[in-house]
Amino acid sequence: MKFGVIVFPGSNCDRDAIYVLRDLLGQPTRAIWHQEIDVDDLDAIVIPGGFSYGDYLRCGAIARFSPVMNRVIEHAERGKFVLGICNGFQVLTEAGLLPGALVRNRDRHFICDRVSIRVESDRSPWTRAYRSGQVIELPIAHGEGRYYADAETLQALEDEGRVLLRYCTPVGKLDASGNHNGSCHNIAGITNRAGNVLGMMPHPERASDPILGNNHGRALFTSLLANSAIA
Ligand SMILES: NC(=O)CC[C@H](N)C(=O)O
Repeated sequence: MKFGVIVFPGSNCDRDAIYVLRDLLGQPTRAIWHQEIDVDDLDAIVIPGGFSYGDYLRCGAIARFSPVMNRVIEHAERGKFVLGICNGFQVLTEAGLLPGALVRNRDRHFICDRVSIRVESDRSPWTRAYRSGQVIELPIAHGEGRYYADAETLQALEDEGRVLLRYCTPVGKLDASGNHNGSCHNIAGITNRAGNVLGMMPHPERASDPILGNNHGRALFTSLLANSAIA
């Protein structure tokens, strides 16, 4: 499967994503500078974490005007895969590929931690290598990670099974103590209606190499590779 990882001025997780995809999983992967517009050959585009344009205005608000973003939208409309991680999730909401917004964390602090995440369904191309209800541990590192959407949008996300990841306690309970940034409905990751676009605040690429002591994020990438094997 051919991957591209977008690089904006201020991205800082692009190399980690490339390392996982190319070096750990052996997939052809290239960095895409945000001014490039030739992405037709890619099967999957990753928008990585970081501080694009220094997080000025709002996280992701400037990056979404980069030339490559129109191509990312076209790529998504063709049903190809797009993964936004952390700042990438923020960019996807700013670009309108995913609903809602990521706003300042409930306690106003930047949070850098490892947290429990419940995988809500294994029936998505992103999570088929997990089990529904499985609790995993992933790193988070964000100042504006609190997912917000109006009641109607939240209802639609729930009704359509598009909430794929939620913050939870280590035993999988959805209470306030597990919801570190105060996200609506404990939301840590959602898909678009078609399911080919995923935005998530936790960092699976920082938890994919066993040498780091936790590789719970790796199955997200292997799930995706399984799709191409099935196809
Ligand atoms: N790790 C990240 O991608 C951080 C995203 C963004 N800069 C924030 O602080 O919310």
